[in-house]
Amino acid sequence: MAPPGPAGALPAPAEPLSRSIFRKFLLMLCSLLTSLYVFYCLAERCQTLSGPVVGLSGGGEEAGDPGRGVLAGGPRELEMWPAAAQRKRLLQLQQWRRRRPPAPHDDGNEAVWEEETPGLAGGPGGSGAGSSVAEAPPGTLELLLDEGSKQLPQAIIIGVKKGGTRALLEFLRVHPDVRAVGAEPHFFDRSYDKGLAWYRDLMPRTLEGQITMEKTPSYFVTREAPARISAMSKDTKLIVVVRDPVTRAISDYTQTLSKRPDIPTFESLTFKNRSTGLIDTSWSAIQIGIYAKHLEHWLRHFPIGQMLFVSGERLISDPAGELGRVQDFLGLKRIITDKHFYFNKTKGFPCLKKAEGSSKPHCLGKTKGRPHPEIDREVVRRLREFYRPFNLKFYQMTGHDFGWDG
Ligand SMILES: Nc1ncnc2c1ncn2[C@@H]1O[C@H](COP(=O)(O)OS(=O)(=O)O)[C@@H](OP(=O)(O)O)[C@H]1O
Repeated sequence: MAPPGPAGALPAPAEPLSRSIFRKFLLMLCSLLTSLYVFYCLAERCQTLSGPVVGLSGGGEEAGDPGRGVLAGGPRELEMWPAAAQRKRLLQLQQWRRRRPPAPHDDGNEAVWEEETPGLAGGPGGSGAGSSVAEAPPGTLELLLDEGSKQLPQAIIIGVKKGGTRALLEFLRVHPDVRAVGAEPHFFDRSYDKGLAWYRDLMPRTLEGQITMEKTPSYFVTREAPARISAMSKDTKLIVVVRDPVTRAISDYTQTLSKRPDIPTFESLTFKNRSTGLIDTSWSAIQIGIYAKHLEHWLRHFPIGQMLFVSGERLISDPAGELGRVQDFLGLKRIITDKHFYFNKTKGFPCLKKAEGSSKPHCLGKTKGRPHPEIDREVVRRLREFYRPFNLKFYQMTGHDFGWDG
């Protein structure tokens, strides 16, 4: 018989031993399943790392072609990947979690968010690959992800506007040892008064051995930029993507036209006085292309060996070749090769088989590679004549004939 309970209370029913054991078992099973789920999520994410595409045939395939399934990371790919790439992926995820609004001065033509969201579902412009970090139990990943620190850039793509700077940065970001801010910070031209701490805070976190980069094409034509960058670090490596100044001017004009369709024609803006053929060098579209003049300012603060001039034309015709030069210049292992690119016939440009942090093919956005309006041939001829001496001087200064006057 059970002992009597307190006065007025009903006797507590004794819990059978088997039920209590069953409960404990259920609890343990639940926590085991939760842990397994967390590890599964982590492992799956690691498999969607970006990186060299292995075992793929040549280019020429359209984005989203059937057969491109091989691009999704598999065990073989994981084997090929250095630990740095996996850690880079973790840093990207962390960055994404802590993401802030884009830097105040992106030029409005850059698909900033798309580029900043590396293949994650739930983020604006995310590719939908993999599961969202937000789905992971809070705090679980924090320990793993809280790695790296923000550094001032060791290398900057300083120009030129419409040269192909976005393409170069996007291609470079594929490298596991490169981390770059997606938006254009415009620190050395428009936000210098905000201070270096503000600038550094815009940067992504990096691990030891990784390079921090940014691109702001207007630096090349900003008088104060060379001294300011040198004051930050005189060892900063500078990359300039240059393009035939005539095509560059037309590209620049095309961009403005897309925003303000009522502007005068290219032909009328080109000349101060069309009948005398006097070129209006105060028009920025013309002025930016006088590369030799701008370069003079940089050479007062940096040795030529600390600058790399990338051909905008070759970046399109042979992206891997130009990327080889850039990787050498940055002291990086040549990881980005022709295996990373394919020519997208629809886009008419080389695209990445896999963008940074994604397993999907990636072309630049609609604002890159726009069709240009037809320009009067006589005006183009006059412009070529105008630029020729400056181009020759530029070839001399850089020791490189870019072939615009051939
Ligand atoms: N792979 C690839 N895909 C698309 N576009 C490419 C590529 N490589 C170089 N380019 C050329 O880049 C030009 C735009 O240059 P920028 O990125 O420097 O422009 S910006 O200054 O940042 O606005 C852009 O100029 P437009 O053709 O006039 O649009 C392109 O010709």
